Amino acid sequence: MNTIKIKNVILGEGKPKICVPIVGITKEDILNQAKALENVEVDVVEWRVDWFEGVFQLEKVKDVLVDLRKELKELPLLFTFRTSKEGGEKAIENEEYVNLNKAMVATGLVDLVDVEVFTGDDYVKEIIKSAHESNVKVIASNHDFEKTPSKGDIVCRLIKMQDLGADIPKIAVMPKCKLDVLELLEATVIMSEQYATRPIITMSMAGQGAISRLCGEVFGSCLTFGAVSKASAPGQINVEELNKALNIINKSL
Ligand SMILES: O=C1C[C@@](O)(C(=O)O)C[C@@H](O)[C@@H]1O
Repeated sequence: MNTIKIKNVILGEGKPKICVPIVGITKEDILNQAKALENVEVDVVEWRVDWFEGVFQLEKVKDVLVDLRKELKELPLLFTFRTSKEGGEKAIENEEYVNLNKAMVATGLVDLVDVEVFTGDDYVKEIIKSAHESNVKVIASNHDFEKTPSKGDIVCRLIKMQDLGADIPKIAVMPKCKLDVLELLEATVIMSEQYATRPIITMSMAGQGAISRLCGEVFGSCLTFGAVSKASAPGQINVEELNKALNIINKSL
């Protein structure tokens, strides 16, 4: 499997890397959450811009991005507008979603951008093209907060993301029972061993799915989301605890 290097972080080998989301509403909250990461073992930081009160004004988003970049120093930054359709804080028109993402990848201040794959193929391709022109890697994503699709369906969605040109396909699904968690893990093994030509990210959400946030190194997921100040999705584990569990599994392999 190919690995992906973002700043000093290599995705797709060894322990899954830890990504911490920043979910502040005001610029001050956002920068304070970034400052709180200074002594935390984190590999990637996600700015969940859908939480930001100024998200619909490009100048305000850029202004925060400039200071956030300074605060994070060498840490890779993932820029994510999670739409309300997929569990985020705000709705957005497709054209505006494309403009926002294209404008921010062009700043040179972000390392990765999240693109929801079901926005529509043409929109997705347009964002991926702009991102790649600015040397920004793309995580294509899909979130199902209602259920866990069948493993065949999960694998198909991940393949679609890869075929559209995303650098890292990602899916987050909600389990309704224990077997749903196994379904997600099996899909992860099938995708990573049989179809993926690049690292992937998968997770089963909520308490029942939390195990899937720990065992990526065994089943084939390269990154896991952990919480510091505030979780951005159900089931996220505190980063310190998460690190301990990832180390235990890494040592046993
Ligand atoms: O896509 C994801 C994964 C996530 O939903 C989770 O379940 O940890 C958290 C989001 O912030 C992130 O954008």
